[in-house]
Amino acid sequence: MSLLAEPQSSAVTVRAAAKINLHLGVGPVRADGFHPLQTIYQAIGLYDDVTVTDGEDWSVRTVGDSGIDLTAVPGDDTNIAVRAGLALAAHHGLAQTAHIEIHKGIPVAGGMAGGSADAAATLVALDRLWGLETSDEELLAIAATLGSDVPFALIGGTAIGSGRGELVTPVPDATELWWIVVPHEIGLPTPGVYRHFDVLAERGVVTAADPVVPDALLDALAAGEPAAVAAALSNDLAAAAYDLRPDLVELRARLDALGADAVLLSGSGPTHLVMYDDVDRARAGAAELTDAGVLHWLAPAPVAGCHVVSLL
Ligand SMILES: C[C@](O)(CO)[C@H](O)COP(=O)(O)OP(=O)(O)OC[C@H]1O[C@@H](n2ccc(N)nc2=O)[C@H](O)[C@@H]1O
Ligand SMILES: Nc1ncnc2c1ncn2[C@@H]1O[C@H](COP(=O)(O)OP(=O)(O)OP(=O)(O)O)[C@@H](O)[C@H]1O
Repeated sequence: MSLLAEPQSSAVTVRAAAKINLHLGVGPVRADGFHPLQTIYQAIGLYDDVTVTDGEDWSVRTVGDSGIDLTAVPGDDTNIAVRAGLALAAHHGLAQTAHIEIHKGIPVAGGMAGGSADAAATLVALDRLWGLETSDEELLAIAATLGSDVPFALIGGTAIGSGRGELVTPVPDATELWWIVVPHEIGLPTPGVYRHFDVLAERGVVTAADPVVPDALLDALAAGEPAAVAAALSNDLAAAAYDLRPDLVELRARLDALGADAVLLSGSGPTHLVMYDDVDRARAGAAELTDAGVLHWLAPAPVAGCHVVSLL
């Protein structure tokens, strides 16, 4: 039976952060087409805001910060935010629909889980709009059906991701890091990067061994030792992304020349991340990029997961 819930508010806005992978260990492709992961997620201070209001039907509209290319973001029911709304309604047997407004500050198809952030924010916002009080366990389970990165977008902070990335366990993180986020105007679709990882593994160019939890990185995070964090960063998808997009190697070399604590490719790319443990040095690095005309944002980490920022 389909029911209608009594709206508890007229508009709810939830903020969700971008994610980076401090470690991305990828194993051999599974029978279901996904890859087993051991990853360390960290939420960083670039945000999408999702506002939900009552609507006669499902609808979505997206606007973006300057520098965010919205061309690839669907304006129909294939938008992952609408899929999240449908999944929450179905979970509760509700016939409810809503209008979703997305304000994007997270680059699209940048390996920073922007779509996943929107899905997670929509779950939390609609739960509040409709007064459902869905448990955290249920929200995490619904999130996992929407995408491998969506559960982490709910919890934020710093966490181990295992399975295909959907099983999340928060870990202690005493670091206060600054990341310069350098997007690229041409996105890199995630499935293609995983497929190319398989090709390189078959050719013996990369090793697809069963991924392991990186103890050195976890110890460095817990102890708040940025130099040890920098030394332990790794991304098994980087070789595949750079092989697909040799132009990114050139950009990487320019970023290496900044002399930061570390440079890392974000997830499946093409976004790069430049790490600093000090905000003044980070600002100086960012100023160099401004002078060179390279688009970038500066973001602190770790930051919180989805949270309500406005309730009307
Ligand atoms: C690259 C990462 O962002 C790192 O956190 C994620 O692994 C990608 O997560 P995501 O975009 O939420 O991915 P999903 O929407 O679940 O899957 C998209 C596609 O990526 C590939 N995929 C994703 C996750 C995974 N562990 N193995 C995969 O092979 C599959 O081809 C899948 O069809
Ligand atoms: N709300 C949304 N925001 C952005 N992209 C969306 C959204 N809904 C669907 N999409 C589709 O998903 C694709 C991937 O978008 P997204 O910005 O999440 O990539 P990503 O950051 O590389 O993801 P990940 O890091 O999780 O692999 C887009 O190219 C777009 O076609």
